Amino acid sequence: MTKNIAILTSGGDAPGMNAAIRAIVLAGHRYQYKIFGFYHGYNGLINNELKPLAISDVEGVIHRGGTLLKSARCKEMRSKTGVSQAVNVLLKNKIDALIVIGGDGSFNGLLAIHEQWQGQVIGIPGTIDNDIDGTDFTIGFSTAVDTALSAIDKIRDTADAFERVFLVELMGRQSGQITFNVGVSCAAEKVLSFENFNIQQEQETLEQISTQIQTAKQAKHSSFLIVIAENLWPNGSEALAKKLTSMTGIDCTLCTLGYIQRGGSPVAKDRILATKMGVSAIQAISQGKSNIMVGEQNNAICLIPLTQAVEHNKTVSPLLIDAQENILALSKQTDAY
Ligand SMILES: Nc1ncnc2c1ncn2[C@@H]1O[C@H](COP(=O)(O)OP(=O)(O)O)[C@@H](O)[C@H]1O
Ligand SMILES: O=P(O)(O)OC[C@H]1O[C@](O)(COP(=O)(O)O)[C@@H](O)[C@@H]1O
Repeated sequence: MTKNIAILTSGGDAPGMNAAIRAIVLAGHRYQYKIFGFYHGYNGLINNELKPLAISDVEGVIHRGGTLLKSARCKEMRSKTGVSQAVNVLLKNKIDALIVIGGDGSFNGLLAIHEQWQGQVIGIPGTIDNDIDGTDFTIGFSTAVDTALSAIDKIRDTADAFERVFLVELMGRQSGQITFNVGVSCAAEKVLSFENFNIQQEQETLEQISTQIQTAKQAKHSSFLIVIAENLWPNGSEALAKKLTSMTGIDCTLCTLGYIQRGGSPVAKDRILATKMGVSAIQAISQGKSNIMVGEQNNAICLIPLTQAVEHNKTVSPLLIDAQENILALSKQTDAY
């Protein structure tokens, strides 16, 4: 039986979203489904910005960052009226299934639609933050980590040359997945993230870092890199850089990597993940599944209830945190001979 399937991308764009759209379009056509795209996220759904997606529309997109369907954050979807408008557009266009590629906010929007609409709803996790439950990785995370790492490797060169202290702020909203993984990969002298910082210990943390910087300077370490999660330090990372500068008497410079982390060509890992998830979303639709997110755990695709995907129980690997805190951190490194 033919079906009308619509896709939209929503929230922060993530490298690999195009690869997912491509996989959905190719798999959908293979099943003889009609595939459509709503442009500009939920705004485009509410405003009926719908176009059919042909196979030619997804040629030459797999290596591109961003999203060919464009993305947006849409205030209206947070109200009942907005959700009803979205549902009316789906009914008017006789859409049978809606696939949303986005983060937890976008999945909450999809859950709201599901409450009012009989069609099939499928989520695909696309966010650089990797903060979605039920999947080991989200589309875009691996590229963002590699992008940040390659930028920090360059910062390390100049930091070494000038024997400087740098703080590098990374994205992730309220999750330390990017910060911890990048921090360990670039051998940061200090990783500061939600998983190892407690606001009650602000002063104690300041004193510790300040001592570590001064000790490292004395030991003639050539540079000192602190990797810090955005939204972590009270009054912002710049305030921390200033405090450390005044406490140590050494210039501590902040470099905020920002949106560079969201762009660029997806690495192979993200293209493959996106392709598997896109194809699996169409297969799930053909099996009549709904109200689920396509995830991947231990290299196997799994279908997770959407409500579970947005629970926020995902943690950074405890092994990684323990290794960073108790073995890799500069303050823990001791020569045995
Ligand atoms: N609780 C909610 N109910 C309905 N729609 C929501 C809800 N939360 C987010 N959305 C919709 O999803 C969009 C994307 O969510 P956001 O949190 O900004 O990004 P992400 O999906 O990447 O986490 C929002 O702009 C809004 O349109
Ligand atoms: O694009 P905006 O609105 O400035 O949002 C920035 C946020 O988007 C992200 O880049 C991606 O987050 P989402 O995928 O959840 O939207 C976060 O890391 C960051 O905090």
